[in-house]
Amino acid sequence: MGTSDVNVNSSSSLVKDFLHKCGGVAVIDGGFATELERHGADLNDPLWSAKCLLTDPHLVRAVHLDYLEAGADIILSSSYQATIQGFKAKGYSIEESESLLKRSVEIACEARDVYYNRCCETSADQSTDGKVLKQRPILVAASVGSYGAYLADGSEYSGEYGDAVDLNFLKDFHRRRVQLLANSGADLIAFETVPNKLEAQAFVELLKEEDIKTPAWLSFNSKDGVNVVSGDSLSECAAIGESCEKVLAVGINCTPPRFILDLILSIKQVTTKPILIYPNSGESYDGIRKEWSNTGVTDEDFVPYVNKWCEAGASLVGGCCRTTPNTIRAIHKSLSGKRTV
Ligand code: MET
Ligand SMILES: [Zn+2]
Repeated sequence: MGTSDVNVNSSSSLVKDFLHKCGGVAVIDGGFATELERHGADLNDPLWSAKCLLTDPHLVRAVHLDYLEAGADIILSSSYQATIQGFKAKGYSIEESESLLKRSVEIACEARDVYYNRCCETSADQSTDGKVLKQRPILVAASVGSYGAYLADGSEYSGEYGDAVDLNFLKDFHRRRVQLLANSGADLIAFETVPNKLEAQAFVELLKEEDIKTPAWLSFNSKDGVNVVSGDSLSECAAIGESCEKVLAVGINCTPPRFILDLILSIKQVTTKPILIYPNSGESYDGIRKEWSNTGVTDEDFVPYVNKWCEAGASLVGGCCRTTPNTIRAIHKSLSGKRTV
């Protein structure tokens, strides 16, 4: 063990310890960008949710707070599609871009502070309008979306980046952002909607190369319930997470609920780390038209399956695009009997 491993070891049990304090299962927040949109934000922009960092940081904080009050134990920052390259394309300087990235985590931390104050101000016998106002451990995760998310052309749902994009390209693309977010005050880094094996490899190599002290999770998306969206093997992708001591949990997000059970069973074959799942509502996203089709069958009401997913091995559960604080409230409620605290 080198000296650089000391801090990692002290944070290597962060998620397991947290789960223990949460009574075995933790609730992740729900769709963030789509919730901003439900509040009227226009995110038809290459920056998507990160546009709100510029135009409406109060709404960003309010949505975080809504998720905490709905019972989320982990909230993800608004940095999913925030990149230095993306801000630069809008005319922001490197310094401005870097401070916007950090700001996304600060806003999430501010929401947590406001939440804790509200918990203190509310006595047990006060009516809380169905809000969960309970002093409890809460983690802030810095969201890192894929290169495809930055491209804003829907390729985070195909994982097809073309031959010119290799491992070094992806590492260099993400390097500075990951360094910054790791030092932003976040408790962990959430690599999410990872569409292929190459990018998973890039993330774990970056964690090592840059000696990142903040632990991470690695979350893939699937559109067939078998492989990740690029067609790469989910087992191989999850095994990449398993091989890295800085990755504390592995799982699936932004994937239709009907695929989740099989995906959990497949991940379980290759990891002993906690498994996280936060499905979308089951609607499909048209990356070119930049809209969700709410036609056809949706799985919006997936909450009844949450306990089954936990029985199958998931221990961190939430929602992704088009799920709302109501979804998270229902997940919180359905898990309350299951938790041991
Ligand atoms: C396309 S998946 C988006 C994930 C991000 N955490 C969000 O909810 O906005
Ligand atoms: Zn999503």
